[in-house]
Amino acid sequence: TRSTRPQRLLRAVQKKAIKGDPQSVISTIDYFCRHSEWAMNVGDEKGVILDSVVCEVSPSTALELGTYCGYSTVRIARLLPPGTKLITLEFNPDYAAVARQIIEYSGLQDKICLVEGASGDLIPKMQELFGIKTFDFVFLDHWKDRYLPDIKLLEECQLLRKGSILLADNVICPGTPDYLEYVRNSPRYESKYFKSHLEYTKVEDGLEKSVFLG
Ligand SMILES: O=C(NC/C=C/[C@H]1O[C@@H](n2cnc(C(F)(F)F)c2)[C@H](O)[C@@H]1O)c1cc([N+](=O)[O-])cc(O)c1O
Ligand SMILES: [Mg+2]
Repeated sequence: TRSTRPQRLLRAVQKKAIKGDPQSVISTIDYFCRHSEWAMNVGDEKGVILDSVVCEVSPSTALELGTYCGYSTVRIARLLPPGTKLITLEFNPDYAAVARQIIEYSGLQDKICLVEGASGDLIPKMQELFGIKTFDFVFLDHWKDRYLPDIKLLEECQLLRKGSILLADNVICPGTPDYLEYVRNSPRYESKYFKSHLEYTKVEDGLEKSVFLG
């Protein structure tokens, strides 16, 4: 049977990227998605904004919702200080299998913990599974109708602290209207929109950065 898009993306990384070099893995995926097959990675333009927020926060604990092929996982992990871990959640086992190989190819496997399952099940287990008290940084890039329920769950599980930073992809395209309304109007968040474009296209999209105020 025909290979899947994530499998073709992995094959391009294994063929063209330099093993152990995260930047070359990132550049290879961006080239593949621009010139061969579009894929829903945060991409190079929004990726620069993601990089700047990660560097600014320099998190000790970080969570990513929505690994997919691991593109943003590698982008984030390559910037983390030594001794810090990025926990990334993925629901689809086939995507997780590809992501694990891309993460390993980049050489960043020691900074990343990929967990398979649903956010509704895994978020309440973060303390017991990883001894995490709170997250300094959360990147949301999974199903768009899960952004709002999942940050409410993070609040309920007391996994956010005063100053925790949430960064959400696709708040314009495909769009996360209920999430945006919440973080922009809740007294518990200070929110800011970073205008950009949908990965590999000229369509408007952007990232919303929200600080939890406690
Ligand atoms: O639909 C989009 N993204 C959905 C992304 C979904 C990804 O998040 C995973 N997930 C689901 N739950 C969890 C958790 F966390 F529970 F484990 C993880 C899914 O299995 C999938 O790999 C999208 C679409 C477009 N687009 O232009 O159509 C552009 C984009 O940048 C996008 O992110
Ligand atoms: Mg996205």
